[in-house]
Amino acid sequence: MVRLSVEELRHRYRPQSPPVLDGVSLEVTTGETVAIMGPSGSGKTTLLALLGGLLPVQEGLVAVVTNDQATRPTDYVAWVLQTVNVLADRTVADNVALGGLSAGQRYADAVETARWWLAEVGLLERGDDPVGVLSGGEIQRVVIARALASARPLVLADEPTGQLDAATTATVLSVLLDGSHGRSVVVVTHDPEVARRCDRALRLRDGVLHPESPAPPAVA
Ligand SMILES: Nc1ncnc2c1ncn2[C@@H]1O[C@H](COP(=O)(O)OP(=O)(O)OP(=O)(O)O)[C@@H](O)[C@H]1O
Repeated sequence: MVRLSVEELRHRYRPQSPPVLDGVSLEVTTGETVAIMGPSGSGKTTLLALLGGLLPVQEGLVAVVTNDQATRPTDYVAWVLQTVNVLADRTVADNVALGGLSAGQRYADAVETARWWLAEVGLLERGDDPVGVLSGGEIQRVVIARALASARPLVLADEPTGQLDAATTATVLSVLLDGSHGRSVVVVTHDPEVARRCDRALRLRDGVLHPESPAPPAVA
C-alpha cells in the first residue's frame, strides 16, 4: 500500500522566473487512480517528477507512506514515461522481466511474471521479439507491463496512451487502471477517456490543481 500527501508545492525552474507550480496540494490513497490534466506547459510533468523524486522539492511537502521498507522513490515508484526507455536489442520478455528483477525476483520468476503481464497487455506472442522491432504503441505496452511487473505500489504515468489507437487504449487502460491490484496510479493525460476511467480527475491551471468536471460518457 502507499499513501501520497502533497502540500503547498511550489516550483520554479529559475529564481527569477514565475513559478510553474504555485501551491499544489493533493492526497492519493491506496489503490486510488488520479488523472492530472491541463494545457501544454502547465506543469504536469514537473508535478509528476516532484512526486517521484526526479526533481528536488523546493517548497512545500511531498510525503509518501508505505507499509514496508520501501523508503526511496526507487523502491515504491514505477514509471511509465513518454520517452522510450527500453533495451532495444533485448527481447520484449527480458525488458518486462526487468520489472520483477528490480523488485528482487529471481530471473526465472521474473520471466514468468513478465509473461503474465505481457498477456495482460496483449503482447504475449511478441515475448521473444527484440523490442527494437516493435511499434511505438507496442513499446508503450511493454513499458506499462514492466511497471506493473515491478509490483511497486505507486505508478506515475505520463501520457501512457498518447501513441495508442482506441482499441489498444482500452486494453491498456483496463490493465493500468482497473487491474492495478491495489496500486495507486497518478496519470498525466490529455485524453478525456483516460480521465473518465480514473477515480478522480484534476486540472492543473495557473500552477494550482482544480477538480475537473466529469467528461460525458464516451459514445459507443
Ligand atoms: N528543465 C527545465 N528548465 C526550464 N524550464 C522548464 C524545464 N522543464 C520544464 N520547464 C518549463 O516548465 C513549464 C512546465 O513544463 P512541463 O513539462 O511540466 O509542462 P506539461 O504540462 O507537462 O506540458 P506538456 O503537456 O506539453 O507535456 C514549461 O513552461 C516548460 O517550458
